Amino acid sequence: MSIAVRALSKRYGRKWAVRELTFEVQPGRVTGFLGPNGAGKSTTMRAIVGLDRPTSGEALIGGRRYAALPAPLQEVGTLLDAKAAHRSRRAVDHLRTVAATHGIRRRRVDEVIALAGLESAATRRAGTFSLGMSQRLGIAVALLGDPHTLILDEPVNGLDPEGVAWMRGLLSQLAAEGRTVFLSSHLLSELALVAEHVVVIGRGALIADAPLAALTAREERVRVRTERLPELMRLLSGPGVTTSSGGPDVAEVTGVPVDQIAQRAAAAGIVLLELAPVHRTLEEAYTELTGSAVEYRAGSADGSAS
Ligand SMILES: Nc1ncnc2c1ncn2[C@@H]1O[C@H](COP(=O)(O)OP(=O)(O)OP(=O)(O)O)[C@@H](O)[C@H]1O
Repeated sequence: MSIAVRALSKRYGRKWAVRELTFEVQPGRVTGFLGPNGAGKSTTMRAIVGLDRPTSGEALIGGRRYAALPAPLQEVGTLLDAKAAHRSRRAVDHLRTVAATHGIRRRRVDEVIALAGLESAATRRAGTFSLGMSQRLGIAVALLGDPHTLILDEPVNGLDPEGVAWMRGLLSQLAAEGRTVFLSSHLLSELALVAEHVVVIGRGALIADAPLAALTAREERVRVRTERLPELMRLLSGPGVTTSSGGPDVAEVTGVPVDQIAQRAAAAGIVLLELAPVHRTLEEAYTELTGSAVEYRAGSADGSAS
């Protein structure tokens, strides 16, 4: 089921947190939700799950408002606040309570404990959990109803490297099963490993809604390495071609497609030790996209924005 955000606006006092935001999140893939601090990501996610009432516009899941879903936990799993569990309650009891109040069979609790890798911590009180373990408990709650849609706000926050890798595997698996997986994250290199599609917002407005591959693609730039670099550069030079040297035997070339470089080198008997298109990283694409939409920038020592 898809999530549809349509002309969503949310105002707090005089401040628009989100303004006329429209996008859709499709099932069967992981969609990343990005934006600078204060861009409106949490507000949007809260509106989708009915925790915030839009000032105007709407957010629908499978064509319905969250509040209108007959069994919301069985349809939408959410992780919006990792520390939401009652501090004095044992993790397993927290899960059992949520299950019991939502008509979820008790056996499912053991399943999600295993899915979230919480076996050894299940009988500990949630208040003693590290942030990473709280995230795992939050994921366990989100998965309790075996929902077709997952909405996760910064799920990777606080996880150790093993936990991050585990989360990546879990999210990919959930998407591969045909579920809708929508998550926000500031960890761009991590997100780039798991998200197939990316929605970027800034100052409450849509900046990009595109496949990750489209965001990171750029004018073809090719990295070459050869012991006969000057000769190859002479061969490739021409109008519209730029080269930049990255060392005595390495250069990046734009303006000549990869296969042509290979053919011309072969024709001249030049052995290529490396030949690869260079993509930009999600971080580079993001910085370019959001450059003017950053609301809270690190200031200089005198307090003025840099
Ligand atoms: N309950 C609230 N009352 C007043 N203003 C709010 C409230 N919630 C959010 N805002 C404001 O709305 C804007 C968007 O906030 P939001 O938390 O949605 O951004 P975000 O993209 O999730 O940020 P971050 O990356 O820092 O979590 C911010 O300017 C924030 O200060």
